[in-house]
Amino acid sequence: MSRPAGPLRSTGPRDTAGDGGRSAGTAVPPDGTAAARVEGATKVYGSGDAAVRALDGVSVGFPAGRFTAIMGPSGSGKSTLMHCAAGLDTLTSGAAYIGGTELGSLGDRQLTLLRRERIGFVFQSFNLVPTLTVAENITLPIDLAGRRPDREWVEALVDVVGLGERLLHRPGELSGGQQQRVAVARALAGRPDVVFADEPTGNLDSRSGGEVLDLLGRAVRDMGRTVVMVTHDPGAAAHADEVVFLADGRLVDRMTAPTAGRVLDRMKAFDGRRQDHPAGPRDGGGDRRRGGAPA
Ligand SMILES: Nc1ncnc2c1ncn2[C@@H]1O[C@H](COP(=O)(O)OP(=O)(O)OP(=O)(O)O)[C@@H](O)[C@H]1O
Repeated sequence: MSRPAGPLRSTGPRDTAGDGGRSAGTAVPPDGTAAARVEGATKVYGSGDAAVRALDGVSVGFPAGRFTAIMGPSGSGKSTLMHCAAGLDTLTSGAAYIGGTELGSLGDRQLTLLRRERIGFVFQSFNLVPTLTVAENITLPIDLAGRRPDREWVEALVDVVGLGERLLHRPGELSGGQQQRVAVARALAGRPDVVFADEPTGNLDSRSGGEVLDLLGRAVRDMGRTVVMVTHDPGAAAHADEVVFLADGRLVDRMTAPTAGRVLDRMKAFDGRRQDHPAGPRDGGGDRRRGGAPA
């Protein structure tokens, strides 16, 4: 992975890291590299009266080898940020980078290759291929890229996700939690620069969700991977090294070494603010959500 061009700046969120403001305003440590980042990211859906400013000048980096959670009220732009940072959607203005590669500079084919080779995805709905076995699902991105799987790495992954006995099963024969563990193994199989997870525990009970979060945490701490996760759940966010908070399409806060209690308290502050401004400041209150879970 190449290093980013320079130090990353946020749009000036408050610092709740409890580090005396040392890190306030910077999205990565001074000596850190960002596996992914956006600079001045703005995304407007629609036009004229129907325009929705889903992201409004967000600058944030997701440091390599760290687990970052993105939180914020419903409609605050979390999924849009993740999708634009991961090259699944394009920004209206600003720039998104994976390592040193600016996504806006890539053509469709190059972008597809970059997503395939350098990014892993975990979605709320697992998105496994039902006709393939667990083993085939795990190596699918590597096979699509025409690469040879690193057997040792894949075996280590299978071991970590605890599905060694199930390798020849189809997704339909697994529980939701097991399917999501397969999805995590698939996301990590090609040793991507960064894994983006969008509400990975949204469809799971708390025990299965906890197992998936432990797995994502181990991928970072034991395997040196980078994970960026969108979540509504303060308990899930507490598994991360850092939480970045969005509100109304802006980066408003960040918190290192989060606990569920501190994250919950921070989210409650958004609820209070909502009651003051129930219609929302950006789009006249029209709710054009894409079907994410309720906050
Ligand atoms: N395809 C779209 N067309 C129009 N507006 C959209 C579209 N996708 C998202 N939006 C709007 O952009 C804003 C941000 O949406 P986004 O889904 O990124 O928020 P979120 O924080 O992930 O929400 P949730 O937590 O409810 O999933 C919302 O006002 C939403 O209605």
